[in-house]
Amino acid sequence: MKVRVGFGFDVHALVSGRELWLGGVKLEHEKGLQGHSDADVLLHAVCDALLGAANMRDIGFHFPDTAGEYKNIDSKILLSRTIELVRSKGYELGNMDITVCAERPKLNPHIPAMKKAMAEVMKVDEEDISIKATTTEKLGFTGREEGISAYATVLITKE
Ligand SMILES: Nc1ccn([C@@H]2O[C@H](COP(=O)(O)O)[C@@H](O)[C@H]2O)c(=O)n1
Ligand SMILES: C[C@@]1(CO)OP(=O)(O)OP(=O)(O)OC[C@H]1O
Repeated sequence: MKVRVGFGFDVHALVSGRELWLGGVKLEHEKGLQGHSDADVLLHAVCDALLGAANMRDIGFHFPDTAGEYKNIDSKILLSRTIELVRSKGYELGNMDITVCAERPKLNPHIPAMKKAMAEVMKVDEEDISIKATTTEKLGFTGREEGISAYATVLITKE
């Protein structure tokens, strides 16, 4: 069996007047993430990790932020297209482990819904998706609530 690892990282700024989408789920919060798409930073880190594992460049290469077709797009669509790119090379998801850095909102109550949404989009087992949250103890841009960052590690496998 061939096994490959991939890593993804993304940051988006928190601003007023935008919805907050994380892990494919809309959260109630006074600010949202700025971006060309819905700015779901968690899903973007996962897309980059999947593409990196398959050696298929990155999210901006496949879905450029200069293209009108991606303006305000639901990042679940980008995730669905990304996993299909990975499958086109004969790979299947092994597992993924994600960490989101956010001072607020509290993410723990929403993690089961995020895992469910992502598992449905990727057509994988929820058990193969791990999502964790941490603050940065009020330090740095995440600590000042200027933005949210996400890190993702994935394994993909081929028989
Ligand atoms: N946005 C967040 C941040 C953290 N959590 C949960 O709280 C725990 C403690 O966070 P620390 O940054 O103080 O270590 C963390 O392990 C998460 O379980 C959260 O739900 N949402
Ligand atoms: C997703 C894309 C495309 O809409 O736009 P953004 O929402 O700005 O997100 P980013 O993480 O900068 O990644 C790549 C972009 O091409």
